[in-house]
Amino acid sequence: TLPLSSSSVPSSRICTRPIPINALPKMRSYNKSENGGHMAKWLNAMKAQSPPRSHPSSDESFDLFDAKAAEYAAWTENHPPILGMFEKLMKAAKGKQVAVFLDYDGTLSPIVEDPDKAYMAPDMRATVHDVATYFPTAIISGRGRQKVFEFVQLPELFYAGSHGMDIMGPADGCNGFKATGTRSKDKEGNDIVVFQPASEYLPLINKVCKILEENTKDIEGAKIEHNLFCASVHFRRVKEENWVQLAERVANVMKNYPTLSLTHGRKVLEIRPAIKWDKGKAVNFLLESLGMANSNDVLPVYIGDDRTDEDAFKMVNGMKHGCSILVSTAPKSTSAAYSIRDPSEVKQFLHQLVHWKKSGMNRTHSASSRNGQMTTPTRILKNICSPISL
Ligand SMILES: O=P(O)(O)OC[C@H]1O[C@H](O[C@H]2O[C@H](CO)[C@@H](O)[C@H](O)[C@H]2O)[C@H](O)[C@@H](O)[C@@H]1O
Repeated sequence: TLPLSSSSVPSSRICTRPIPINALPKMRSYNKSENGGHMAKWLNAMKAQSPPRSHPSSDESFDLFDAKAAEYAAWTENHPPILGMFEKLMKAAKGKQVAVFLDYDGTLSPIVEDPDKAYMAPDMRATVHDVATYFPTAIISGRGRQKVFEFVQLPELFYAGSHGMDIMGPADGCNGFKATGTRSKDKEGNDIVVFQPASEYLPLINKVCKILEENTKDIEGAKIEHNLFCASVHFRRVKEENWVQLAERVANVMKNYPTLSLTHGRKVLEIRPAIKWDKGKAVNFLLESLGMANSNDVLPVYIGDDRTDEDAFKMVNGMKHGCSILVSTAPKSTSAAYSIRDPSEVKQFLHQLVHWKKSGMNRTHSASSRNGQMTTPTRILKNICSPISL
């Protein structure tokens, strides 16, 4: 990771008032006896991933607010806010090719109740478009790739849907990095290349989605989302008293499918092929495909908010230069080196990145650039599996 220190935590974020012990956030904790070891672990972890927002309206809740702020400030000692460290980051990035990897939900769009309505704001879209004008840029999401594309609507990006199991790049490249290989066409008729390491799992995921829908249809608020090579079971709109019931139904189905595995995210259980492939591997694959994996002159930036982003944080941390950033307003256990609070701060960070590149401050004598954009040889995005139709 970058040689950055944590000395620049903004003092405005540091709370000095004492914390009343009983003001610390309380969340219902599920225990082993009520629902078995695994399930208790999932449910507690899902809750911790998406803690309730605080709305201070009385003295007590102001204390709670302060307690949370203090906890957060202490946490940022180990995961400094990247916005306060931008200059140091840019110093480290000078003369290097920055590649930008972005998660979607909770990073580029705020978390909302209905997953089908997690729209991207137009100004965020414009910002990501600017980023892709200056840096190779990819969106890495747990969602189906086509769904993410419908939200983002920027054909110039690389997309990795289904937790990285469905990678797509524009055939004519992104920011001078050309992606060639076996081609396909997206719904708009654009030429693309696709890499799908879990394509053989599609019939199984189709089947499991149908069974889950059938088995959970009586649980109010439960939603099964088909994410092509993965599936999500949403808990967000299910009453908490029904969480155990929903988790049990999922566990009952899953025990018949040992080739699938289960992970948890923000009020969601995610079902995916039990193969050694994750968002970290997808980032590595993209960097390799673009000829950027082993270079000392590459600096990947990865921003994400969820458990599945941890694999990508680790991957980026393992590179010579790398910048892993967790989006969170609450302290979380993470491998990310840095923190950022929410999508609006993500937008601010991306703006700063674009401004830095546009202003030419990134240049060293050896970096070749034309109109602020790196000129690079054509790179090859290897295509191993045959694409399925989009
Ligand atoms: O990798 P990501 O792009 O972060 O995808 C992870 C999951 O994101 C979506 O669910 C989350 O966002 C929803 C909309 O804000 C929210 O309602 C839900 O509670 C969150 O878990 C997506 O719907 C899932 O399929 C993804 O697995």
